[in-house]
Amino acid sequence: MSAAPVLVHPGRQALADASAARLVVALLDALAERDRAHVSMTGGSMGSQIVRSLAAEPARDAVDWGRVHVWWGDERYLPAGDPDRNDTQNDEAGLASLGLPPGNVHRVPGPDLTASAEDAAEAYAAALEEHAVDLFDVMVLGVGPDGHVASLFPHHPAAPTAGRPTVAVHDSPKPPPDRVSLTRERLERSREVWFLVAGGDKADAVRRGVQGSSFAETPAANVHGEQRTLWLLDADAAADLG
Ligand SMILES: O=C(O)[C@H](O)[C@@H](O)[C@H](O)[C@H](O)COP(=O)(O)O
Repeated sequence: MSAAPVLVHPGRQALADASAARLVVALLDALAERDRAHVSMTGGSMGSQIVRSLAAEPARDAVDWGRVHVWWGDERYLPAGDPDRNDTQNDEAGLASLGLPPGNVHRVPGPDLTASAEDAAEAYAAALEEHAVDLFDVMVLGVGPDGHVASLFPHHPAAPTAGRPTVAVHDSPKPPPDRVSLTRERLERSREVWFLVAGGDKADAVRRGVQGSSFAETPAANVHGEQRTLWLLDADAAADLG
């Protein structure tokens, strides 16, 4: 597999704005070929930053949002509307302003709707099945300073889970402790994987991700799109790439 392209942007805002514009074009291209497009969003600071930029992107109105389905690569196992949920943070960043039909926004159920994170993982897997999501068109992922993506953390017992699309994660090193994540194989069932990374605290994880590292050590180094994988960075996150 050829090395993933690395695109460095001058700063966090430029990264978010350019990535939002890139996402608009990716969705337009997907909808030109298929009746629906599926995008998986992420939590964390960049996950909300790209949504803010998307909401402000003039070209967003060219997208038929009624044919776009939004998912998340992971979710914190918290009640609907909890401020620490990824979908809540994305909502507050402007997701609701895009005009997505509520039925196109696929939220991982929390403890208010399920008995356990395991049940929530099963429900999310069932939703993927019900909507016949073979490939995500774009899988947007943040990367942690330790090299985690979604809620797949280095050396965590849940990270290598295989043979299923979702997994419950407990004792997460990044709070909150209980989460639901797409598994590595489900993350890779994507035409394109985009790593959206800003900040010098990520520079070492980005170096390992781009230059290679074991999955156990650096999950981000081992998640690839079927057609393309992009590292979308600000200058600080790219600082260790030489
Ligand atoms: O639930 C989460 O915490 C996120 O999905 C997580 O995978 C996030 O994307 C990374 O930790 C990067 O987060 P930052 O961009 O805030 O560093």
